[in-house]
Amino acid sequence: MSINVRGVGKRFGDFVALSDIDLEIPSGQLTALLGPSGGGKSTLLRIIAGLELSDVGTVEIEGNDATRLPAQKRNVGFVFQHYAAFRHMSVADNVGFGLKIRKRPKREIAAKVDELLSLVHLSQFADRLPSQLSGGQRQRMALARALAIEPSVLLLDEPFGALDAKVRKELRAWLRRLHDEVHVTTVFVTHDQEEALEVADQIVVINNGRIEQVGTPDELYDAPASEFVMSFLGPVTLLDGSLVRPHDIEVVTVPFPGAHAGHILRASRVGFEVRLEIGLAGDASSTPVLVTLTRAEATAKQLEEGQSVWIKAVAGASQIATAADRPATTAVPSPVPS
Ligand SMILES: Nc1ncnc2c1ncn2[C@@H]1O[C@H](COP(=O)(O)OP(=O)(O)OP(=O)(O)O)[C@@H](O)[C@H]1O
Repeated sequence: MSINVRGVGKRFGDFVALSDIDLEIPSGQLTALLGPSGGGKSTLLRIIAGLELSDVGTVEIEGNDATRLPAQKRNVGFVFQHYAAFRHMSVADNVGFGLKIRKRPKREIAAKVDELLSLVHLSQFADRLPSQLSGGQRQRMALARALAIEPSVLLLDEPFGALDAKVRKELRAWLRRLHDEVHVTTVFVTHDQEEALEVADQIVVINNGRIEQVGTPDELYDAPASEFVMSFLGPVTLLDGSLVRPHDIEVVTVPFPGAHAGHILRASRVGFEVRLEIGLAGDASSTPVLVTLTRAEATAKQLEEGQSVWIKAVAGASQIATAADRPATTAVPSPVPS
């Protein structure tokens, strides 16, 4: 294990930001800390980095007790959402800064900076100032700078959070490729479930200062341990007292065994998807069941608003029985990331 967090707790005054955190972060993997705003992700990352001290518990990095070690002695690289570059220094000097203050020979620094700029595809911008880079390029420069000291652990706090959706997507794919090349143990904070599902080897879901679940993207998606995890990782709807994913519900236009009768209240097209809201027969007061299918499926079945349909969760769908005091059929929206 590269990072071992045991029994970590942190309060800010009366507020419990983290409690009872036990976590093992494997070497060489890309681990996402995922959860809603205020859940404690950044606090945990900062405790691993040594930028914050825990009240209780221990942090081990590469087998060494780092609990009381100052940040600069932990051999970690750190990148924040808003990267503070040295504005008067060139991109190359920014990347080499960590090596310069460690008094490494000039030739070694120059070679390392060249190698890193090529790794993050910024070689042609070596002599520019950070203000002459785009937001995405600046974050890549920040990553190169963090990697320059050859950290044993790379910690990223919403590294692409301030960028627009398209650039975020590109950088996400790029981060995955970069990680596959350098294999440095990386922990990154995100509140975006798609980002975590797409990029991470392991996801740690954090909510209200506690770990809800740890697993691979598939494990979390297919076997969520709680209603919270299931609804945080993607849209859900209630059917038969269980949370189900809207794409795991089958819709047909003739009755079939075990299916609920209803009718299509609303059909909306969103990109390649068609989203249906289905009102169940004899249950006019309840919230509609949400169902998503591809446009091709909806067209083939000639599904239209007002039509009678029968619905049932497909075999093998992940489902979580909900608390009995909930109404039988409720559409539960996915939490909106902050
Ligand atoms: N220095 C501090 N003083 C007081 N409260 C703090 C401090 N740092 C964090 N908190 C509180 O601790 C809680 C957890 O904060 P943290 O930044 O770890 O959450 P997060 O999951 O990273 O959320 P976000 O995605 O919004 O950054 C929040 O309620 C925050 O207000």
